[in-house]
Amino acid sequence: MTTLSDRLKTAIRDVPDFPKPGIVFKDITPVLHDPVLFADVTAALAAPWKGKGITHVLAIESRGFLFGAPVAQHLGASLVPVRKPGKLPSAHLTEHYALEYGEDAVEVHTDAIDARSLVLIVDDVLATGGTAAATRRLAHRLGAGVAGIGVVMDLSFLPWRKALAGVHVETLVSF
Ligand SMILES: O=P(O)(O)OC[C@H]1O[C@H](OP(=O)(O)OP(=O)(O)O)[C@H](O)[C@@H]1O
Ligand SMILES: Nc1ncnc2[nH]cnc12
Repeated sequence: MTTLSDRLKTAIRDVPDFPKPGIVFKDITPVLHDPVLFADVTAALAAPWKGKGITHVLAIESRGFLFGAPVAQHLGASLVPVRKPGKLPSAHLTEHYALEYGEDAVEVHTDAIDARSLVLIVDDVLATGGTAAATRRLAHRLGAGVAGIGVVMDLSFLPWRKALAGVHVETLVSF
């Protein structure tokens, strides 16, 4: 039987030297192009968190939006966009981090979550884990609980496990 992990391994394509020389970029756009696979992926991302009291899905700009929005709908949870700097119009917090190919920051509106919230962080990929760890810090600074992190894929040769030690991480396929 073909597993979801096998289907993802077939669909996700390697793009060498993007966005910088030496980086092998894992391109998820073929997953989005296949409506059945896309639906199966979002259902599988949501499944481990059903009945766990998730109140908010924190979806990380920009590829995380594509998966986080349907996951929030599956869970009946609020959708909270975690944005790159300078995009949020209201009062917000900022956390900086290092990426596989640079540096960046994430921001969240201060009124999006609070101490009554139990959040799930959703993104497409864990590489260094820097983006997800920074998002977790944003949630904690606003007093929210973080149930865990759900991603489509993880790059097991990069140090995301160290960055997210002790965090409940669910991933659909490992490379
Ligand atoms: O585990 P990390 O090393 O933090 O890397 C993972 C992050 O990198 C990519 O985002 P990117 O900043 O390239 O933005 P994009 O989603 O807009 O393409 C990806 O979508 C994750 O958010
Ligand atoms: N190698 C990679 N492919 C796709 N997205 C990424 N985000 C960080 N590293 C990545």
